[in-house]
Amino acid sequence: MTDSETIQAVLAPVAAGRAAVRLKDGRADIILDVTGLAPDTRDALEREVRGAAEAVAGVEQVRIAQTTSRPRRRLIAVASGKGGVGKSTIAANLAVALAASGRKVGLVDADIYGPSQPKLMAAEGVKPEAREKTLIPVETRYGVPMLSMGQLVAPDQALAWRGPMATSALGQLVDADWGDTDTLILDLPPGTGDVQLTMVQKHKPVGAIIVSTPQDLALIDARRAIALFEKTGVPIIGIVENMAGYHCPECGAVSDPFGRGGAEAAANDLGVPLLGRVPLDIAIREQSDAGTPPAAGNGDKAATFHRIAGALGDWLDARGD
Ligand SMILES: Nc1ncnc2c1ncn2[C@@H]1O[C@H](COP(=O)(O)OP(=O)(O)OP(=O)(O)O)[C@@H](O)[C@H]1O
Repeated sequence: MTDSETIQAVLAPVAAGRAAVRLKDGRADIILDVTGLAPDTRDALEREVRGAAEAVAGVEQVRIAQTTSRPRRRLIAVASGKGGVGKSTIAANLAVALAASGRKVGLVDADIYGPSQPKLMAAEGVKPEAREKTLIPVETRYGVPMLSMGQLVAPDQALAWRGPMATSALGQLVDADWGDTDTLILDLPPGTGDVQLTMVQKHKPVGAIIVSTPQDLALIDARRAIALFEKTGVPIIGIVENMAGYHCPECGAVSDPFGRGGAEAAANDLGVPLLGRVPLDIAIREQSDAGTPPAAGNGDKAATFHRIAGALGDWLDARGD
């Protein structure tokens, strides 16, 4: 006599323990836990489970419901007090370096003023698909799935958005089907206005990285960015000083046209860690423009980003989740 336990035992090897079955009056009701599986894999698994269940003697009808338990996914904001300091470049390279260290990382480009992640990650022109209104992140060749505001709206459309509109658009990106991704690097729009504030309040990153250049002015802006996160109760993981020192491609020497030590001093003053310094290096711009993030390569530049990602990884580990 076929009962729930018999059919459960038949399905166990097929569904790798993901199926829970109840059999009553010839009808098998199956709950299939598809947490962490890609959409295609989910459907393939459902087909296999259905086939196996239908083959059991005494089963006349099979009903399958897919469920997912929502994994805890944390957001790390990458922010800057003003535009053009290399925030998107740092965000992309940190995501790539963190993924290379074995973490499940995704990239969310919330920069409505100049979404540049599709270009930086060599995914320009690729539109994300949706499944029952849930977006499916675009795979990139660097092991970091990505979604960008630039994939949702035409470039000139989002510019006039106020905070609430930008925040709800960001919701679509954050609540996408990220599978088993547990850490999302969030490239925020530059600046410290209403748009950034509402995004941070609504989506509550677990921590923030502030990108700044060595110039005093940028540091004043960086202070504003730090203040924004403090106001919203989001811990500052640290500052990344970008374009710190000029790396001469001809002679290899590093000089400091904007002076040295500004970020260290500011970080000390503010009591936040300096996570690292990235030199102004034409190769970083060229590789970024070409969609090959330096962190995906070898050598000095990759090592710089891997060190900063290591500091971020330590911070995440110290949080204990
Ligand atoms: N360390 C670096 N060395 C050389 N070029 C860099 C470096 N960091 C960034 N850049 C270049 O500077 C320009 C601005 O960088 P990016 O777009 O990352 O800045 P951003 O702060 O995200 O700007 P915005 O948010 O205003 O669009 C890009 O052309 C980028 O390739």
